[in-house]
Amino acid sequence: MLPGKVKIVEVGPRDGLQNEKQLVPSEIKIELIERLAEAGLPVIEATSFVSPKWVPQMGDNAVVLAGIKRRPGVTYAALTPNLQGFDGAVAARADEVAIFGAASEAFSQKNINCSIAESLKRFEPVVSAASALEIPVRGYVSCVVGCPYSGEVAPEKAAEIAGILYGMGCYEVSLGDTIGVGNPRSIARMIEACARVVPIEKLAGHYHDTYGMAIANIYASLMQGMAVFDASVAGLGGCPYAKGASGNVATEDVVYLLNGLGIETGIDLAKLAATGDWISRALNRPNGARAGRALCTADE
Ligand SMILES: CC(C)(COP(=O)([O-])OP(=O)([O-])OC[C@H]1O[C@@H](n2cnc3c(N)ncnc32)[C@H](O)[C@@H]1OP(=O)([O-])[O-])[C@@H](O)C(=O)NCCC(=O)NCCSC(=O)C[C@@](C)(O)CC(=O)[O-]
Repeated sequence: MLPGKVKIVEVGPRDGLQNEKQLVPSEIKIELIERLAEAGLPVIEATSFVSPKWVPQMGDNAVVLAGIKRRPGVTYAALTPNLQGFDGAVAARADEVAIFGAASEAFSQKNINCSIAESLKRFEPVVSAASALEIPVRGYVSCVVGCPYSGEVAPEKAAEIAGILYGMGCYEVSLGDTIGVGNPRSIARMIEACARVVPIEKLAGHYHDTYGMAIANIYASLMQGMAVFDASVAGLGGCPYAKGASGNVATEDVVYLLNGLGIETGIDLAKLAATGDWISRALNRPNGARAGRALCTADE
C-alpha cells in the first residue's frame, strides 16, 4: 500500500549548499529559499547554526533567515548541534530545529567532534529548551547503512539511535544514508529495524544518490509505508565530513516519481524544475536532477 500523500523536506539550501567550495552570496541563498517556497515546498531547511570554522558556508545563517520573505504555512528549519546553535537559531526565528547524530562512532567524531554518547548528552538540553519554547525538534541519524570511515552499519545500530532521538522528544527522525551506499534491500532492512522502535509515520528517508540508488530506495521506503522524504533541488550537495558522497536525491526526481504514482505532494514540478535550473546556473554547476534537466530542455 502506497501512501496517498508525501511530505518533502527540502534540504537544498542547507545540505545542498554546505559543501560548495566558494561562498555562495546570501542573496542567492535567500532567493533560492523563496523560490522553493513559491514552488510549494512545505518545509525548507534554510541553514545551520554550526561553527563557522567547521562549515564556513553556513556562516551567514542569521542573515539568510532575516532576509527571507516568509510564506505562511511554510516551515523554515535549521540544524543546531548544541545549545549555542539553538540560541542562534531562536534569535534568527527558525520555526523548527534539528539535532543530528550518527549511527557510526567514527562519523560522529569527524562530523561533530564527539562520541555518539556525548552527542546525545548535548542534544538533551537543546530538546528541553526547544520544548519550553514550543519549537519542534527533528532528529537526524547519519550513516544508517554505511559509514565513510568504518564501513557497513548494522540496522540495529541505526534503530538504537533513532529510538533514543524519538524518546528524547524529536517529533520526526530522518534516516540518513549519508554516503548513498544503500540499496532497496539494505534500506528496507534498516527501516524495518527502525520501525520497531519509532512509528513509521514518524520516520523520514534522507538518501544521498552516490550510486544512483536513491529513487529506488524511496520506492522501497514508500512500500514500507514511509511518507516523508528529504530531497535537495537539482541534487545539490554532499556532506563535508563524508568525502566522495554526492548530493541528496534531487527533489525534482522525487516529485516526478510521486506524481507518476499518483501521490500528492502539493509541489509545482514546473516551478521546482525552473528553480533547479536557476540555482545550477547561479552556481555554475551541472543540474543534478534528471527530471529537472528533461523538463527544462523540453521548454527550450
Ligand atoms: C558541533 C561543533 C560545533 C563542535 O565543535 P567543537 O570545536 O567541538 O565545539 P566547542 O564547543 O569546543 O567550541 C569550539 C568553538 O566553536 C564555537 N561553537 C561551538 N558551537 C557553535 C555553534 N553551534 N555555532 C557557532 N559556533 C560554535 C565555540 O564558540 C568555540 O569558538 P572559539 O571559542 O574557538 O572561537 C562542530 O563540530 C561543528 O560545527 N561541526 C559541523 C557539523 C556540520 O555542520 N556537519 C554537516 C551537517 S550534518 C550532515 O550533513 C548530515 C545530515 C544531517 O545531512 C544527514 C545525513 O546526510 O547523514
